[in-house]
Amino acid sequence: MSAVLEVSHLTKIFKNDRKTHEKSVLDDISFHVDEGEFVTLIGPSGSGKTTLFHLIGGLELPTSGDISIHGVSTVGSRGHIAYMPQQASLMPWLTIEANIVLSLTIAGIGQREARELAREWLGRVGLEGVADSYPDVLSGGMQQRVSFLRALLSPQKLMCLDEPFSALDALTRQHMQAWLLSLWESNRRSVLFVTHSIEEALLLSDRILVLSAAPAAIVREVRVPFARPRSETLWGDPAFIGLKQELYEMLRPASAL
Ligand SMILES: Nc1ncnc2c1ncn2[C@@H]1O[C@H](COP(=O)(O)OP(=O)(O)OP(=O)(O)O)[C@@H](O)[C@H]1O
Repeated sequence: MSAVLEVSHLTKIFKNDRKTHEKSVLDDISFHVDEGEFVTLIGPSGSGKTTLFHLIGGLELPTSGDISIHGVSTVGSRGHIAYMPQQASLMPWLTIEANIVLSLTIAGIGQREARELAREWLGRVGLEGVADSYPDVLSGGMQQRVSFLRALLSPQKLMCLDEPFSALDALTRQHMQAWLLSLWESNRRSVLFVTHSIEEALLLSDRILVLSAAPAAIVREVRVPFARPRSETLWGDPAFIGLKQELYEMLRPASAL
């Protein structure tokens, strides 16, 4: 399998304007995401996950290290990933369909193809009824479905999903996990996912990378052994419960031990 994303020895130190104070956030991070693989980063709050996404998305420069997508270094360069943020951030003045079309055309897809793709996929996921609605009439869960579709249909090979369900209530979150799981299992895009939820990571991922508190280092890689297609029934599986406990112990702050 070839790597879609390769992150090598990435370090990030933030300095204030006068360079009198520095904060080390990422410490020698190396990992890869293979073609069609679902990899999740999990770590304590403030461990640098969003910073890592900013570096991969080219919004920030690393202090040292390299990032390459399909073997080409993309450090400091934008437009190479499809990104789904914590909040759907849809344009309120555009219809749902126009929101999807806009992001696809920005990514280089022609207007007509973008419109066809948007219509087809809104239908496939049962959202055809809201194609001509504006985002404010949609629930949080529906907005996140649209946001996910926007990323899924973008032509970039790597999808980066930054805690996409964190703002949803528990029940909607579970529905969204099941929805994403079935959609992803039939489309197999390369995904780098960030979550605080151990269950979510175990349900969705092929591999989980556990980050330490800042400055973040990868302290453990867990291969998730469950066969696909998966479903929420996994939650009661003794192997699932065992792994969940193991991850919980790894993520427990030292002060709580
Ligand atoms: N531009 C910046 N200048 C200085 N420090 C920063 C900057 N951006 C982030 N940080 C610091 O880097 C650390 C990591 O932040 P980051 O948002 O990447 O963590 P996170 O793991 O995504 O957090 P959370 O899980 O709470 O969303 C924090 O201590 C934050 O204050």
